[in-house]
Amino acid sequence: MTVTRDDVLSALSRVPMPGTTGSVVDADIVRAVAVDGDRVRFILEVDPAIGARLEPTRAEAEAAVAALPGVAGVSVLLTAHGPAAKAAPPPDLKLGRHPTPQAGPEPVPGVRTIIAVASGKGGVGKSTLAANLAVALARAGKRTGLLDADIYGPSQPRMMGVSERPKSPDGKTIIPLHAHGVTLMSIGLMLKEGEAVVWRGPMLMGALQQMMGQVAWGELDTLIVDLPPGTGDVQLTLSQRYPLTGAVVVSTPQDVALLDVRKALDMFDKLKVPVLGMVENMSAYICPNCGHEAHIFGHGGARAEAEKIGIPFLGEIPLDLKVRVAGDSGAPVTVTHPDSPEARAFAGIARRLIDGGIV
Ligand SMILES: Nc1ncnc2c1ncn2[C@@H]1O[C@H](COP(=O)(O)OP(=O)(O)OP(=O)(O)O)[C@@H](O)[C@H]1O
Repeated sequence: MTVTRDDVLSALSRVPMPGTTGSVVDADIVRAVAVDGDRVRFILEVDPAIGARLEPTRAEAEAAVAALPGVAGVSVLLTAHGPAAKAAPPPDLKLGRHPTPQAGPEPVPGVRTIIAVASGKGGVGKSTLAANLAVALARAGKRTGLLDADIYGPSQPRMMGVSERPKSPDGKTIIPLHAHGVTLMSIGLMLKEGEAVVWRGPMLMGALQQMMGQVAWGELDTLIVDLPPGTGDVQLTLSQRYPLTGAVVVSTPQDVALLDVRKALDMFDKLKVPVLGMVENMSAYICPNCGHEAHIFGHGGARAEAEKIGIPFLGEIPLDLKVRVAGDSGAPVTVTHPDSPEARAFAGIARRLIDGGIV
């Protein structure tokens, strides 16, 4: 018999949440449920103040799922998230409307800084960086939001392990989701499949405006925005309509990726958005068997490029299977392997932004 995600949630809906009259599912602490054949993995995300006391609940949840027919192994991770952000007062919802006129950059209520994560081309790890950076900042005590504005390929729901459509009780305010200590919203969660692909400039701008202004972000030290790759309408709208603190640009070391990065840097320069720094992703690969370090996409290209144009180099992230597997399973590597070299590299980038007084 094959076990499903619904079977797992149904078993967990019988595990009581201490201090409440409901279950761990009612308490909304179950994250990143992944079923891989007869193996099940999920995360219980709890308030750090009560984290240690919930070990018996973790064990109970593990036993409840292990007892399901067709389950041979269960792995449950108990993680603590940072303080929850306070909800902002409701401001107006129907996604994909035409943008309302706006004189100049408009602050997002409650949001102190906005950092865009950008790349010259697709597939270089922009969403991976955005997710891990958001989690690393939250773990460093910063109230952090993550907006997935990659309208043509939203990947944050998968990477952060959320799939439910955010609620809008009054049809105006959108209530964001929470995962791994981060307040989260993705345009992908609000759309029917294939809807965004027919959108053009004005509709895109309207949707982005709603994501920024109608989501009850709460009080945030920083909002990380995962942009679509390249230099298009979303980048333009975001830079012109919102007071961006700056952009972090990610690239692989390959020349072709770096060529595209120059276009992105040039765009931010024209839009007068400060580039906070560059990150080199998929920098080196350490063979898990022999420890040999290989540079599959080359090495050092992004650092050299950053030095050449005089922008900070924020760090390099190794190429490692854990990063991909974690991203696909709904819990970034910063959560699943916090002590790994990859998680430490993401934490280092977060630290540089904090120490640099940016966040
Ligand atoms: N350092 C890494 N090690 C291993 N795999 C990685 C690493 N960084 C990213 N990946 C994987 O590479 C793929 C592309 O990454 P990601 O989706 O973050 O890129 P992107 O630039 O946001 O792409 P898109 O253009 O689709 O938005 C994903 O499967 C991701 O898990």
